[in-house]
Amino acid sequence: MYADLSLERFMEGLKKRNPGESEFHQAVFEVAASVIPYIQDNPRYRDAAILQRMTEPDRTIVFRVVWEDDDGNIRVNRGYRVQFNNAIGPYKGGLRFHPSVNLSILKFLGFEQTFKNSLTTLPMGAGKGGADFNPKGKSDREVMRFCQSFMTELWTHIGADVDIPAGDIGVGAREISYMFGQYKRLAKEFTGVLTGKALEFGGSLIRTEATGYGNAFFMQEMLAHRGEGMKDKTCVVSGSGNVAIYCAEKIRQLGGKVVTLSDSSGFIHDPNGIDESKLEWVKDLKVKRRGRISEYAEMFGCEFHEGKPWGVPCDLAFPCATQNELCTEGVSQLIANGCMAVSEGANMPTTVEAIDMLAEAGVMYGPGKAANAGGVAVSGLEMTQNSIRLAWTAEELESRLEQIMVGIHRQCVQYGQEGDHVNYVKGANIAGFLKVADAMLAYGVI
Ligand SMILES: NC(=O)C1=CN([C@@H]2O[C@H](COP(=O)(O)OP(=O)(O)OC[C@H]3O[C@@H](n4cnc5c(N)ncnc54)[C@H](O)[C@@H]3O)[C@@H](O)[C@H]2O)C=CC1
Ligand SMILES: O=C(O)CCC(=O)C(=O)O
Repeated sequence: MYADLSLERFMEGLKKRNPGESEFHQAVFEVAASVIPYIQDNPRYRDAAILQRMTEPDRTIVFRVVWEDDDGNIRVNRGYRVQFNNAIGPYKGGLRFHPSVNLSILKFLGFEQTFKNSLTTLPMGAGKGGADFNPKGKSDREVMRFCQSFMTELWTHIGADVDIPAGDIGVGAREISYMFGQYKRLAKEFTGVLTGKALEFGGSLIRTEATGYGNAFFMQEMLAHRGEGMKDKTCVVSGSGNVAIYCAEKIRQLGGKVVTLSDSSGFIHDPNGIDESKLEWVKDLKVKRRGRISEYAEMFGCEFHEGKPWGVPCDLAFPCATQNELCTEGVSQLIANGCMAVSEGANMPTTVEAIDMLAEAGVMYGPGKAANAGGVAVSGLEMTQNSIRLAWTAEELESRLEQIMVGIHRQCVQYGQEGDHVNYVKGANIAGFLKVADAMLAYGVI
């Protein structure tokens, strides 16, 4: 039935079934372009319609979230959980609170998570969720009321062996704590149902740092594969949230110099480098005071510009803010300035056309599903610690994280080697696909 599986026909069908979901189309296209040729060579996946099944979420839960703001107004938001695929473990993936959240964005994120979680080699399926709620400018009590209302609806759909949400954009330690407290109250149980918890109630050391650290480790592996290192490299990082901050921290520890950070209003350029004490100041600014990155320029006397940081000359680039933040214009600037490699801390930050340009120019490119998998990997280790009721040390966890990132790089090389260079997109997609696809084949037609 699927003998004529071609990329064009496959995408045509997908778009027809999921009209208007441009981010989801983009994420699937990027995977299908490398996986379909592999499936053609291995018809057992084609005949079992594995890719068709993998692009349809197991289920999607959509619900109303009502809460009261500090002025007594009744507010209504929309909450979601997309349980994408549990072939190799319980659904696992973050929650995003941002006004742009919709089904297309959550389906793209859930789909990417399927491959990412598989690459970690840990037993985790894939899910993603969130709400079109904007925590920016809200008081702690408003955020608490929102989180409690959100969890009141979500809690029956999740569980430590069913679906384990975590953080993403707009969901950090504060939000996870409010949601965990409400789950515990409703379910009358204390289990590892969320990851990213505080250390006092089942959280893991290194989880806060994991995505950013892992991204720097992945870049280090790409560089080492070419006989290069991070030392003295000038690095452009976008974002100034959880991923960006800890990516910058690890780059610095590995000997690189970070010269930018950004947020939705613009970027700071600090040619002297963002050292440890400046980074501690940024953590306080973003996590405690919840201020804007432009304040950095006032504090440390450097430049603030509107727009994106890709025009700042660099050796290495780390997009760590959000989807489609690195387009053809930004990539042209990176190439013109001699950038050697891009490693994605964010999910799908680079557009399809921009990825093609990087490949043509011979710039190494680590896609998010490989390069930012360190966060969910340490979430997996948090689940393990919750199950065995023990807590590992920071050294043990960071060493495990680094080994997982080395292993992901190795899988990319194994499936992505093309002549004398590595196609990391192809490598990550095929390696991530195989484990899930083989599990689905083993289960028969379900
Ligand atoms: N937190 C985690 O463990 C993981 C996060 N990611 C991805 O990393 C990226 C960043 O997430 P976090 O740092 O956790 O979130 P966060 O909420 O801590 O920070 C988000 C950052 O992105 C910036 N941003 C958001 N929307 C923007 C826009 N439209 N234009 C420019 N900047 C924008 C914000 O100003 C902020 O600096 C996202 O793509 C997320 O999906 C990926 C893997 C794991
Ligand atoms: O830690 C997790 O479960 C989720 C991390 C995440 O949302 C991601 O990898 O994009």
